[in-house]
Amino acid sequence: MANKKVAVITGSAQGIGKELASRLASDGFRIVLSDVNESLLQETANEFENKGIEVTYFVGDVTKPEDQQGLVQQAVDTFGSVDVFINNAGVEGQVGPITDVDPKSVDLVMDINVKGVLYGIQAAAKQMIKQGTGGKIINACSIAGQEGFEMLAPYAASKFAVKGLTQTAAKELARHKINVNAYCPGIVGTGMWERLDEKFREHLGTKKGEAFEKFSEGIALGRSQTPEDVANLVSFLASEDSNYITGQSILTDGGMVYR
Ligand SMILES: NC(=O)C1=CN([C@@H]2O[C@H](COP(=O)(O)OP(=O)(O)OC[C@H]3O[C@@H](n4cnc5c(N)ncnc54)[C@H](O)[C@@H]3O)[C@@H](O)[C@H]2O)C=CC1
Ligand SMILES: CC(=O)C(C)=O
Repeated sequence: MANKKVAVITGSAQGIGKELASRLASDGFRIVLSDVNESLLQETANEFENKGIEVTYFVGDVTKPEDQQGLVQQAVDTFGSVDVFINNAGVEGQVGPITDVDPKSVDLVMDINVKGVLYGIQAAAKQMIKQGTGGKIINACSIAGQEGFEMLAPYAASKFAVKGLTQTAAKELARHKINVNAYCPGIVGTGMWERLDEKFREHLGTKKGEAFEKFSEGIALGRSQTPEDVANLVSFLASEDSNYITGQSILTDGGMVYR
């Protein structure tokens, strides 16, 4: 029987990343979890182990190229390969008018959401090229990477950059049979939206949960998104069924942004 494939997921201690890891484990992958939040990462890894999932974890910061290389090395040392690498880690940064954007917040968002994805692509691609068996690199984009959203200037800029990186990497890596795609979720009720809701409150004077509800009202299918909805797309992008798709940033938002 062929060896089980190995999937690496950054920012997977919680939220969408954790659900992607769980879904890919059900799909038959060995799982490498990674996050900068060490205690939560350990908790998630224990939870996976208790469910009988073949898992290892690596504490790492996606903004550091050496951590991304360390993450890949951990996957290879533990399970022998990297077949799928998901650049999921991301932050929302500052919420506020473009005239008030603070340079420190721009740096933070660009470091994590853009440089983090770039260094992840580099580390994964080098290993996949060495293996010579192709692979899938999958990046976290957003509806905000397809359309600018008010009060989210640095975040939207960072996600548009992810779209650019996805296209560039797809063109460069296609000859190595490495597919590079991105998922663009809509309004997903994770820790990120808890923080966004709070930050919108400060600016708009909304009540707790109101900003999240207001954004969700614009969804044609009539409900906010779950991490499982995102995992349905990512599972496909990680599978052989998507072998003829590359360079795409695919919306999964219940009908909010139309491209
Ligand atoms: N929640 C939403 O509505 C949407 C989320 N997304 C994107 O999906 C991805 C995951 O988002 P959520 O799960 O909602 O966020 P989250 O905040 O719930 O989880 C993100 C995880 O990334 C980790 N992380 C943050 N900075 C890191 C760093 N420098 N190095 C390593 N790990 C780091 C955090 O510790 C956390 O565990 C992000 O890229 C986000 O921009 C896209 C569209 C919508
Ligand atoms: C969190 C996010 O990606 C939004 C608001 O589009």
